[in-house]
Amino acid sequence: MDIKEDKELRWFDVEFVPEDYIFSKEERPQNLDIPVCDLIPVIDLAKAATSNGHTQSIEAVLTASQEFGLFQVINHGISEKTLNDAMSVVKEFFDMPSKDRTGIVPHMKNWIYTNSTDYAKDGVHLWRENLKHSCHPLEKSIPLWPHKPTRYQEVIAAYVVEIQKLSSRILEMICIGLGLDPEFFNDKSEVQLLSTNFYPPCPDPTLTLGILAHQDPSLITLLYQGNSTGLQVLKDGEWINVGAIPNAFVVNIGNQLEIISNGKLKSIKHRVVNSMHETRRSIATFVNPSPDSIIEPAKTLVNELEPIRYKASRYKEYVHRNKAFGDYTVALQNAVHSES
Ligand SMILES: O=C(O)CCC(=O)C(=O)O
Ligand SMILES: [Fe+2]
Repeated sequence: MDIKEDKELRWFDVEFVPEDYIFSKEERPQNLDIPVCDLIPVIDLAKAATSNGHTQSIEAVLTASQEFGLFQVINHGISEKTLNDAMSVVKEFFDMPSKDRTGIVPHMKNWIYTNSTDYAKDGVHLWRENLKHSCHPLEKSIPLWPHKPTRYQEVIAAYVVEIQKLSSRILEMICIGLGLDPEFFNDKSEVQLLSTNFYPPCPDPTLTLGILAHQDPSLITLLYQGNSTGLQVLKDGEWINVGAIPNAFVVNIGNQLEIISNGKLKSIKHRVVNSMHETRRSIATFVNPSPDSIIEPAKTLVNELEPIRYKASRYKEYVHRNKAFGDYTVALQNAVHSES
């Protein structure tokens, strides 16, 4: 390996996968030779804005959310510059020396950086690094985000403003498709959390995982993955690859929207597999119910033919009970409010 003397050696600078990164046979990918699934719907939001394409696009969003629990959107109105700036500042963050990434008191801050040091499951580590922070209310949150790289706050704030608009638009399409009031989520949802991931190349990706199989605890999640692959979804018992489409967003239906739709929309299991040569970086924004809202099937979607399938639960309690955003869920949820 050609490492300059002044370069910090990092946990992934290894020739073999250390034992505590190897998942059980049932969980590890084993076979990475799976084609990209070209059935996952790609919705053109420019068409959706036309009078002819509107109804058709809503139907496409609904069908995708029912069958796959996931779709991609293109021509969504967020500029390439905003996307590239966000991805490059994320790259800069994960490339900084470890003292800048970790800060001084990692668990008392309003942003949580995790190296691959936290155990993901049964003493096994994930092959990734992660940064999470709150985004709501935005103006109050921004000063609490990482101060390094120096343009982090400015660039990510611009990104989140755009995500707020895009997510409202997608939620509105879903509401219309479900026959709910288009403004159903207006005062009940927020772009609450941003979670960015760095998955370095791995000497043997058949043994490791970037993220374990999970469903998102959100209404929807908007995921920007640049041009990288690695995201897989479980469809009819088989893992399939989600393709990398330049400038697209992957939209995931979270389990809270599955509940509100009384099971009409599906929250799909997904995971991230590693690559031997490619680095993956992703930015996930979780659009969540407001913490105090009660999540239950929408009254208009429950009737004699469609009996109620889920119990009501306060979102905040669900999140805390399940540590829905990892070990530091409570710190993340309280970050902005404790400062006020
Ligand atoms: O990195 C990714 O693409 C996956 C992120 C993800 O699934 C999550 O943060 O919930
Ligand atoms: Fe996820």
